[in-house]
Amino acid sequence: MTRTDAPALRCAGVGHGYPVDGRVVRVLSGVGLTAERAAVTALTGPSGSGKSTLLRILACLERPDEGTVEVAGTEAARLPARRRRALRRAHVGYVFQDPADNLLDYLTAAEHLALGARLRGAGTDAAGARAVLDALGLGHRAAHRPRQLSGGEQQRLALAFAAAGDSALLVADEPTAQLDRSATGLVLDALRHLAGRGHAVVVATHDPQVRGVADQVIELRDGSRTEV
Ligand SMILES: Nc1ncnc2c1ncn2[C@@H]1O[C@H](COP(=O)(O)OP(=O)(O)OP(=O)(O)O)[C@@H](O)[C@H]1O
Repeated sequence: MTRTDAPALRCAGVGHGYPVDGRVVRVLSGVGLTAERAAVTALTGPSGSGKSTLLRILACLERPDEGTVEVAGTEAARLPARRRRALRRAHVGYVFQDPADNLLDYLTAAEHLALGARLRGAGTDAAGARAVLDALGLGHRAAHRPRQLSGGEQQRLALAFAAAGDSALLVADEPTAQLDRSATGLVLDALRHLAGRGHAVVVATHDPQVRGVADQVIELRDGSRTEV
């Protein structure tokens, strides 16, 4: 059962490995964290430390070999694939690094938000969607399709799409990696705005600018948490 008083995300003892040349290479070990609604969590660490693997597990895109992952109060790691997918659709929005991977060519910005809400089973709230686009500096882009937007605008729309329908958890994997400093600043404003609306925002990043807006910084080294 999904509990609304539970943290948006809590994981404990998460371990994971990948098969390589007939043996399993362990890439995560004993990772635990909590991400509350209305807070930004930055996940940092050197290349290969396991950030993307952990994000996919937290977003219920991948099942961990060990440990628990609780999303909005529901244990996800051992759910059958179909129920895990339903949990993800109801509560999790995911933003990839490459703007081109996050949006649908044939939908306008406003249509993305309507689709996002529908996929989550929420009612269409055109005024609310409009307010989010305005707050993210995309009000004048409501009728535009992704190819008419800059990379930074696409990432802000991707965040709004991922948040549509009031997802508990917004997960973004290096969302500013392909952006310049000023576009990055606007994406960070968007992350803070969405956290302010009550989403738990979890971002993997190498970017010190992103760390600067985080309420909590979690560092991975060789697949385990280190103190920062
Ligand atoms: N599907 C896979 N099969 C085998 N090994 C994998 C797979 N996905 C990731 N790995 C390995 O797991 C380790 C962690 O990778 P991951 O992408 O999670 O790290 P990361 O911290 O996100 O790195 P980066 O900052 O470079 O994106 C790496 O050694 C990577 O090569």
